[in-house]
Amino acid sequence: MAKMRVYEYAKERNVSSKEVLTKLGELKIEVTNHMSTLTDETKKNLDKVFAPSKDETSKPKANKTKTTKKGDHVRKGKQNNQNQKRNQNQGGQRPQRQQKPTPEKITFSGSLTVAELAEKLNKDSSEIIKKLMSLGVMATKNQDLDADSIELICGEFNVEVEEEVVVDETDLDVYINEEDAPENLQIRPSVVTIMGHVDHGKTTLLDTIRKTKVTEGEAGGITQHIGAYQVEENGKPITFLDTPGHAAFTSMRSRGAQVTDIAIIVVAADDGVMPQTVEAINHAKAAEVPIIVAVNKMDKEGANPDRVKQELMEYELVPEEFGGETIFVHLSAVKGEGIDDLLEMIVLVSEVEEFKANPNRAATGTVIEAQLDKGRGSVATLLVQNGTLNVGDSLVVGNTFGRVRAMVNDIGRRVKTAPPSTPVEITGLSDVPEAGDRFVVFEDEKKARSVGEARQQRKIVENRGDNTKVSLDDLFEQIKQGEMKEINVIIKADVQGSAEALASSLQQIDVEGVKVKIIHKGAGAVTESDVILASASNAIVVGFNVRPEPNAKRTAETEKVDIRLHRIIYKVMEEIEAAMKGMLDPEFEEKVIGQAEVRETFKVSKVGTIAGSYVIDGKITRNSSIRLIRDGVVQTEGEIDALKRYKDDVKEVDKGYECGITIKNFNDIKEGDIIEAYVMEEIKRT
Ligand SMILES: Nc1nc2c(ncn2[C@@H]2O[C@H](COP(=O)(O)OP(=O)(O)OP(=O)(O)O)[C@@H](O)[C@H]2O)c(=O)[nH]1
Repeated sequence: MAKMRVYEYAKERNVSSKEVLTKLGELKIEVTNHMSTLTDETKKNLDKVFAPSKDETSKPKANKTKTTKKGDHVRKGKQNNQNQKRNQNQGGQRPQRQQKPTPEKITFSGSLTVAELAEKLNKDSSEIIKKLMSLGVMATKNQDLDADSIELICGEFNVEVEEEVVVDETDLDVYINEEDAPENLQIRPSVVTIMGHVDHGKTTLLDTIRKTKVTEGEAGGITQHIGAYQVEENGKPITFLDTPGHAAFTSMRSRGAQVTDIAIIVVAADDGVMPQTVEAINHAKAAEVPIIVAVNKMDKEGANPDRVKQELMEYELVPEEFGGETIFVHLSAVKGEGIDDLLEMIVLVSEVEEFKANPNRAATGTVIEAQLDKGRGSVATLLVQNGTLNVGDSLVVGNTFGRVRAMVNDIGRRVKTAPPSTPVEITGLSDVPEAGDRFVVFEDEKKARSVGEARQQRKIVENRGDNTKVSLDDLFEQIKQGEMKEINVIIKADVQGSAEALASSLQQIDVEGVKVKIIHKGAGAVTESDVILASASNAIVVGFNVRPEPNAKRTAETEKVDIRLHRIIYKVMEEIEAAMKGMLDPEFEEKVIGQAEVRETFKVSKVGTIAGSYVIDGKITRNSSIRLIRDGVVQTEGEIDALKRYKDDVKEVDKGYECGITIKNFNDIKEGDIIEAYVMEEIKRT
């Protein structure tokens, strides 16, 4: 048997190379790409899947690839027949290209190599290479051509081209984004999240709403926490997500799930707008959801709702009485006052926004929370966002799958169905999904299983999160490819004034029509919440005179968020501008090698202040540069003067050991300070 490459095999079987590659992956047969050759044995294995059964030769195979062009479905049947005829005529031999006429039309998906294009056009590769040369492109036989080049070459031969969009069946978005005909859509309850500053009353408000509303009419109704609950106002249901705070809200969004329709920002009337109020506003704005302001603690003596309104105007939340459109509701969550007003306003906003879904389709939605229960196995609270979920449905949830064994609603009742915007707790999944994972119900159990298993497999292979996040290093590439018109930036600075100054300076940079958009700015260390917001908004975090908190650093690593730390405004500007122009000089990058905590200080005349320190992470080396951090703010950057263990000078001190550190020309060291050691490392480009 002649040697055959993956793409040739795919062609012969009239499936895409990608499908064959996926199958090979499933069969655990290693190949590099579509140009790899197949052994006879591999071919036989593949034939079990791809070879048409004898009585089916004229029927197109159950197609895994959908082909679309400008929204139209392209039929492949004709091409199938042609291929089959050709195979029959020539007994499976490779066609004699020279003798075949140039086709009128070709189709392709993604890209083609020069050789593949030549084959499709019934030409010799050398002919294509020559054409490319005449167009100023030097290419070899095995080089990939993008869609534009393929179109260009085909134009030269007067051949029509059609690009097939290959649909990845394991991508849940494909099902979630399937559009419903407008006539099938019906009004659904809104899904509400409560956010705001610490202690402003988020939890109390959620509890009060639940207590006064959920249990009404439920004689002895058991309310259980499943992560979300539903209440009714004038016969209109509203769904509340039971995890207050913007971290949960945004971490879901960073995973691609937008569950909230309306954000309630709680502000205590006696405290006013605080840093986390601003964060919450920015999170809601970034998610583009309508905001209702709940001015809470109105029962308190110092309550000053007017001040809250004044302060919020700065964030473009202007009440109607001042000519704006933002709804403000006065509340006392503790006394239960104003709750009905708030619910009424939520209903009002819902009516204006007209949140809709199609209850008559297979359900899709998002995991609100999930855990492993000793008795029941994997237990997950799902929010149905479209369709209706039924007991017995087969579904894929994130990277796991299963069948809905039992379903319980927010008041602990067993239910058989869950329409859109309903939270339900289900059992029956093979594994525990993560909050923010999406789910899709499949009519066909086998399909749910195969998609679920493929996703599970893929998760094992590729670590979660692809590299689509922006980093300054690849910014220019994305700008060039037209993928980026705005660069989202989050600024954290030592004081609010510097954050403001930096924001306005950055916004003035205008390179080739690309603008800087400030998603959030504030004072203080870079927090995990900043990183999650950056991840959800595809933003870069700029820390000015501040450092990331340890968990922010960890999250940035897993979420692949780029954090840039600076001490001089023009350096930040220079760096961002250079990146936008593609001139970033990435030769050296700072690498933090360790941190030591100052436990005690000793003042010694002649020597200065000695920091009796304990290495809490990595190591401190004699030659490293250091910075001194106090409460997340950088006090100084400099060099180590002496590094000692007891009385001896040492080259380095590892984690878990004590040491004495003095900093060159710097003595203002205090207990609790962190000494961070770093080195400049050359970036190795691949
Ligand atoms: N007087 C008064 N106190 C309130 C009101 N709402 C909440 N509180 C009190 O404020 C404190 C904080 O309320 P929480 O509901 O825990 O606030 P939170 O925003 O959920 O706080 P975190 O969960 O820490 O972010 C509690 O002692 C509440 O009793 C109110 O309307 N009036």
